[in-house]
Amino acid sequence: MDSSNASLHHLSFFELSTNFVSEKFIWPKEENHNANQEEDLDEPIVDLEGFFNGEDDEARQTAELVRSACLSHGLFQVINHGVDLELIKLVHDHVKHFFKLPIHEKMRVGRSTDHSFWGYSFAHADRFSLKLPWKETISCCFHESGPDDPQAAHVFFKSAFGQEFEHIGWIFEEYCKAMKRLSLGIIDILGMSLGVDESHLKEYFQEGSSIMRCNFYPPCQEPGLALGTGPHCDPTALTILHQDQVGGLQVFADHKWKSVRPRHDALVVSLGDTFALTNGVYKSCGHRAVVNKWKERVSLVFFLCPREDKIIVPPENLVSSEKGREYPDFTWSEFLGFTQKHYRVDLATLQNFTKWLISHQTT
Ligand SMILES: C=C1C[C@]23C[C@H]1CC[C@H]2[C@]1(C)CCC[C@@](C)(C(=O)O)[C@H]1[C@@H]3C(=O)O
Ligand SMILES: O=C(O)CCC(=O)C(=O)O
Ligand SMILES: [Fe+2]
Repeated sequence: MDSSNASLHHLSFFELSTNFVSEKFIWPKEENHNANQEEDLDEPIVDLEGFFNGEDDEARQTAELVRSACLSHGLFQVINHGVDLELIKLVHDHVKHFFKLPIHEKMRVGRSTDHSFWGYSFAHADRFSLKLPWKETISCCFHESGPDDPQAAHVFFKSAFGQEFEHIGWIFEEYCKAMKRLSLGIIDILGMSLGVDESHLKEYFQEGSSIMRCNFYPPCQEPGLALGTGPHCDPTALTILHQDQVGGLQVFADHKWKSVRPRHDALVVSLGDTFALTNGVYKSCGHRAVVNKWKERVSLVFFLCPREDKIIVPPENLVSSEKGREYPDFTWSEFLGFTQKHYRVDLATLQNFTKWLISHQTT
């Protein structure tokens, strides 16, 4: 990282660590209004036990609950998901240890240029100059790989932070494997809920790299001015998030921001833009993360991505003759590149991407 970026990081770090909220961290009222919204999203928790036990009636009821949430705001919480709660706690503990390191230690792995999702970021101060998110992040890519894959998380952590950090990488890999397994189960449920042949959806996700992102939100003196993560829809396909008990995730539902109540045993599932696979039948989830004055907050976010080169085409039964296709053909590789090179992700990324794509398509 060049010195100007490093000094910017240090400056931003100073502001973030002393809770001084400079104008760089202030969000316009229309994006952070009701940041201290108390109203909770009042939704049934989806219990996956019956589905995983192969009980058909339970599976159908589960698919119905999921359908209702996806037609409305694109988010639901699941319990009995099969991910070891001790593993989730272990990841939280190691992530918290990492973020407590001195800034110069963490900055040893600033965002790399060739792997845009590798590495540590401070408030994205290296990418944006305004509306900086009040958070630090560490991210890495995940794909089922062999033990010595150079892109494996344990290799990344060891080479970036030294031998003593290799174990964090192994733990991230275990966590991501569990997340990938759960994601594919949820894709099956989504297929059932849409009346779509599950193999059509699954073939997008069986291979392909996913993204693991850990967010650390320090306390903030002015939680009504700053935002941990601004309003957005994840451009990826499916997101599985575990938040600690502090609370801060909000979803845009029934035309207002509602808090997603934390449950230590639940995982939050939300649809992303690339689930455009449903041709607009299901909603890409609008959400944001607010901060508070008193407690730091951590969220672990697994983003399921389709195979990069596979053209995103909705199943025929979701393309009606009168409505036709909602979106042009695109690949995840094109969409990802758009979010990293041309457009800052927000609530309208997909709409802007399709306009950009059409205007850049050679006839
Ligand atoms: C493809 C991606 C871009 C982001 C990481 C993944 C999925 C979520 C995106 C993001 C988290 C949405 C909010 C804004 C963002 C800039 C961030 O706060 O990190 C987004 C990520 C990114 O562009 O790095
Ligand atoms: O931290 C949260 O609760 C939300 C984070 C988020 O939306 C993201 O990282 O995409
Ligand atoms: Fe998100």
